[in-house]
Amino acid sequence: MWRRVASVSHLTFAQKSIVNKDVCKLKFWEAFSTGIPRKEKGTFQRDKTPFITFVLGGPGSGKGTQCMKIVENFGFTHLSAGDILRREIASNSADGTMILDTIKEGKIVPSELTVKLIQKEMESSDNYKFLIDGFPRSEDNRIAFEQIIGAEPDIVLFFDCPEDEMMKRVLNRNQGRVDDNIDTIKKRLKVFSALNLPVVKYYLERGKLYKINAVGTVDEIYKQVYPLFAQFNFEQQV
Ligand SMILES: Nc1ncnc2c1ncn2[C@@H]1O[C@H](COP(=O)(O)OP(=O)(O)OP(=O)(O)O)[C@@H](O)[C@H]1O
Ligand SMILES: Nc1ccn([C@@H]2O[C@H](COP(=O)(O)O)[C@@H](O)[C@H]2O)c(=O)n1
Ligand SMILES: [Mg+2]
Repeated sequence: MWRRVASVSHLTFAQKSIVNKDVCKLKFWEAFSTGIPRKEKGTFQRDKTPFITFVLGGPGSGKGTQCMKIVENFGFTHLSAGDILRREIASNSADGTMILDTIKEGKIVPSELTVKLIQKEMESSDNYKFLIDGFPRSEDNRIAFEQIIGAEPDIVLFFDCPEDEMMKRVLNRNQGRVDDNIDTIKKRLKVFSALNLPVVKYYLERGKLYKINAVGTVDEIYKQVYPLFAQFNFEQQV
């Protein structure tokens, strides 16, 4: 049965104090660059500090589905760590086989690899608003992101969903994923409980976490999500 980590059970909305977060106008990549080659001016207007949202939740909790709606309304770039890793497998890269075997086992790919793939996507984007979906999956992921990219998330969403509902959704997903089978889902749920929940607790304690009840229709769930982004007055998408 999916276990709620005790300190997670009373998860509450993050302090309103982050609502008026002053996003400093630092040239983000200059401030945090680890010698990453900067794109020439004009190919990407990095005059805005990236706004980073981590999207957490178990397998089938609805992260990707909700991210698509946030993209529609607020113009974020959706970076699904799982999709990025699946693209790496499809590219027949040197790491592809290892990644495939790891995903089949429901385990976590070495953090440095995942973070560098995410970094490449961020670097090649002309956006400053990022939804990083299914990341961080572990403390190791979180630390690697901070060390390699030198940034922390502005807000963290946590889609809280009971195990039986997640199981049902994943088994009905029919996207041909190698990890959408009963054996792998059980392993992924164990990994979620053991490794992902400590990350949820970490951001809760730092007042960055928004817990969303992920049971109900897609729209009912999105009704909880929309105001979390509307509060920042991002330019609304027409
Ligand atoms: N509120 C909902 N009610 C019922 N089904 C849903 C809901 N939200 C998403 N689904 C469906 O559940 C499945 C899993 O959703 P989604 O892929 O968004 O989850 P996820 O958290 O990204 O999962 P994973 O971590 O495995 O990628 C999809 O088939 C999706 O259409
Ligand atoms: N940070 C991450 C994210 C994902 N993985 C691996 O990919 C699988 C699928 O992820 P989804 O978010 O698409 O469900 C996941 O079960 C992991 O095996 C990872 O290693 N690190
Ligand atoms: Mg997903």
